[in-house]
Amino acid sequence: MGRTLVELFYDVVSPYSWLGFEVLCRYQHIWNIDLRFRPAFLGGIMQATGNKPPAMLPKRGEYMLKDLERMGKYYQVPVTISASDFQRILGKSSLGAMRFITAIDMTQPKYLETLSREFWMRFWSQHEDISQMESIVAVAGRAGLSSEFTQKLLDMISSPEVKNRLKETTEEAIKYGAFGMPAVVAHFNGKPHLFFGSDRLELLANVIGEKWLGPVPSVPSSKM
Ligand SMILES: N[C@@H](CCC(=O)N[C@@H](CS)C(=O)NCC(=O)O)C(=O)O
Repeated sequence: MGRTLVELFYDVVSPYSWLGFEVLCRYQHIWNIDLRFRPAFLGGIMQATGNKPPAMLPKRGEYMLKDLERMGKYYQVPVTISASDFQRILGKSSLGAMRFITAIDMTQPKYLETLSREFWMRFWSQHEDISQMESIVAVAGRAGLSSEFTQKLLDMISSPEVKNRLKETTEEAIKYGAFGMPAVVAHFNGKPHLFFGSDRLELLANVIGEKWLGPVPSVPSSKM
């Protein structure tokens, strides 16, 4: 049987996207899948669908603090969160960061995984800004990009090519039915199947005929 294309639509402002991202990064070496990262803009999805960040409902916000802490431990992803984080997040835009990530996708996609992870690390583990230029430069440095290349990407983020690519990817996610993130689209049996949430990857496995080995699977020796 051929490999299943699995697309992950994500934004680094979304902590649940980080969880889904890390689990899929682990499973790409175990399942018969081709994993494709699709950096998109959560704000655009929210606006187009009329959705709102879940923590805007205070009781859900309270629950999410506990949920993320437990999920981070269980999924072995160093996400940490405090009540003041929600305020911090609601006031910040990830547009610059997502344009920067889009620019790397268009030029040197081999850095996409590391760069995205470093943005999550900074925002969701170290609780530092990712919207200012200096913050983006710091993240790029941690991902191993040279300062010349970082400058080239910074010059690109205001170009119509990068803006349009991010817009198109976001529209594609919406076309698949996304209303939040992570949005995972598996192309199976000639059709796209949308899964919402880092907690639906077990279900994804079932639908594409793969085995769910928990969020931290050990790689079978035959695949090493
Ligand atoms: N249960 C999901 C929750 C995912 C989630 O809440 N994602 C946020 C962004 S971090 C979102 O887009 N929510 C939209 C919604 O819940 O309608 C999971 O475990 O991943």
